[in-house]
Amino acid sequence: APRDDGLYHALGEEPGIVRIVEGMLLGSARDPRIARHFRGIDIERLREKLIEQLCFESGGPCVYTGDSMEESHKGLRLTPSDFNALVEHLQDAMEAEGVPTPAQNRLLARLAPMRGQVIDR
Ligand code: HEM
Repeated sequence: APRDDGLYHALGEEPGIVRIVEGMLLGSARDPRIARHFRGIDIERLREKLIEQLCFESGGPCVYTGDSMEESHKGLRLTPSDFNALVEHLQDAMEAEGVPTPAQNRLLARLAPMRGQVIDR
């Protein structure tokens, strides 16, 4: 499990993470560059799995129960630009929650290793 360095707390714990995930999903669904990916999917499941994942990766008391990153992005043919667009929405959502920049960067650094598992699948 990721170490507990206070990142979960800096994100606002469970309530903060819920709002960050919802902000990221809303921003993505409104973004003409990537909105198509989010139509016709089980958005409630995605919301729930993302909350679990961010909670776990930030050192919080959660277990991620979703599919692997390779499995869940198979067939989506995501590009580096798609990836960057999603990251922008995550950053905007953290900014809106008042998450300090160093904490924002720590979360992004923990997700960065997944880039190769979601792109070009
Ligand atoms: C580090 C980057 C990313 C992370 C951590 C991530 C995380 C996740 C998680 C946890 C799930 C749910 C897995 C499950 O249902 O069990 C998922 C599914 C999904 N992701 Fe990502 N994702 C990333 C990048 C992206 C990007 C760049 C896009 C599109 C622009 C995207 C679009 C989707 C879609 C559409 C689904 C739902 C697929 C389906 O239900 O058929 N993801 N992602």
